[in-house]
Amino acid sequence: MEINFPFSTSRQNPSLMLPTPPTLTKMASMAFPVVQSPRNSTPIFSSNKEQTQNWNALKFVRGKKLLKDLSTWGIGGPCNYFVQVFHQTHLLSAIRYCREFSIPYVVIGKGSNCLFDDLGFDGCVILNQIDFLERMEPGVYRAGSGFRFNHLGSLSCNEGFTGLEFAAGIPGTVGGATYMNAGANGQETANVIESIDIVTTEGNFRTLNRIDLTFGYRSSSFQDMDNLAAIVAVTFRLEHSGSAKKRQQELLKRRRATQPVNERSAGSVFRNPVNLGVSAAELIDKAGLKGCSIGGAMVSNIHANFLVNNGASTSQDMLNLIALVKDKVHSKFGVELEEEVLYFHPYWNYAKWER
Ligand SMILES: NC(=O)C1=CN([C@@H]2O[C@H](COP(=O)(O)OP(=O)(O)OC[C@H]3O[C@@H](n4cnc5c(N)ncnc54)[C@H](OP(=O)(O)O)[C@@H]3O)[C@@H](O)[C@H]2O)C=CC1
Ligand SMILES: C=C(O[C@H]1[C@H](O)[C@@H](CO)O[C@H](OP(=O)(O)OP(=O)(O)OC[C@H]2O[C@@H](n3ccc(=O)[nH]c3=O)[C@H](O)[C@@H]2O)[C@@H]1NC(C)=O)C(=O)O
Repeated sequence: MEINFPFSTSRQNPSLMLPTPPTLTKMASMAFPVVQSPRNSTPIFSSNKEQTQNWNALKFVRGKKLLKDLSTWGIGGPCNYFVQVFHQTHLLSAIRYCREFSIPYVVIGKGSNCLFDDLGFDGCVILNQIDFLERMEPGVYRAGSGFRFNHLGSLSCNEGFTGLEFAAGIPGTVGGATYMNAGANGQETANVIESIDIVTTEGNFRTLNRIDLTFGYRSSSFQDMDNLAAIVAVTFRLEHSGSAKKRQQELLKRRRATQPVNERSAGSVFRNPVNLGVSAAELIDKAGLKGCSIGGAMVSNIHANFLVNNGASTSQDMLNLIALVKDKVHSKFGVELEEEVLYFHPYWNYAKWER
């Protein structure tokens, strides 16, 4: 299939665009690329041999960890630095290390909303494994941001509390779900949050009350917070309910029937258009794009807003398919779809991308 790129291709040779020494250390993911990642390029970092650097009880793996193993899409080359954190003090140390050595970094959970590039990532990927759970009082849970959101949803329903039924089947972490304000079936993460503990880029811990934060459809104050390093824990307050478990099982059944849960995806790729009364999936479906593929990337036959990796998709295949879907939907319906997933450019070190 011949594809026309709607975006410029100025960054053809990655070796010419290694970053200037970074001045900022928090690497923001971008809403979507205006560049094409170079074709047929080899990854930035050799992954032939493992090198590690130890720092304050943390082990940084150099050039070895493949991002495809850290994302549900299963796409992405090696990252320059990789470190796992199991406690908030580890997270703080990892951030201090990155700041000390001017290394751009990102904090990720289950990588269920991320598109990484085959070229890799010229920075540090901090994998959040802070997965404690505290029961503060009946129905009040304080979860580490690396705790599985799915698991929190099912255990709270099993214990007779309502509010997180929708979380069953969502493959992210508590931190990712809070940052994105994950939602489904009329429920949203923000509705049941009481407070959130964060660490700032200056290295301070802070507790923020829900009332002081703004959440919207797939958006949160955190997406615009300049000094957010990471969310470390979230406290949820849920109500008693005798029917939460039953409701959750129904939702899970519906999800399994309507979404390609056994394929490699990043959930919905596009946000639903606001105030149009039509979903992104419906537009893509009506544009006749189900089953349309580029390389190893395909529009799911089960749910049109899921673009699946058949096992051989490159990041460029996926970027091309995203561009194609946007283009076709725009020419047929005049609607500009907006990506929900986040793309990580291998080299860019910038503050914020306009969403
Ligand atoms: N409704 C559904 O069926 C589905 C929903 N999803 C959504 O995607 C979310 C992604 O979760 P997850 O896989 O864990 O996240 P990811 O690992 O995909 O990370 C996505 C982004 O979230 C931000 N983030 C993640 N963890 C933290 C944290 N502890 N503190 C601050 N920012 C954080 C980061 O932004 P930055 O780059 O700025 O650091 C990161 O780039 C899900 O919880 C859900 O909202 C995904 C699939 C299906
Ligand atoms: C998967 C995600 O979240 C999902 C969440 O799981 C589901 C369930 O509530 O509701 C949203 O999907 P959605 O808006 O596509 O909901 P669905 O109920 O599946 O479909 C909406 C409408 O589109 C139609 N539809 C759906 C799929 C399809 O291939 N074709 C089609 O026409 C359906 O018939 C329905 O009338 C969330 N997506 C967004 C972008 O808001 C995610 O965020 O990653």
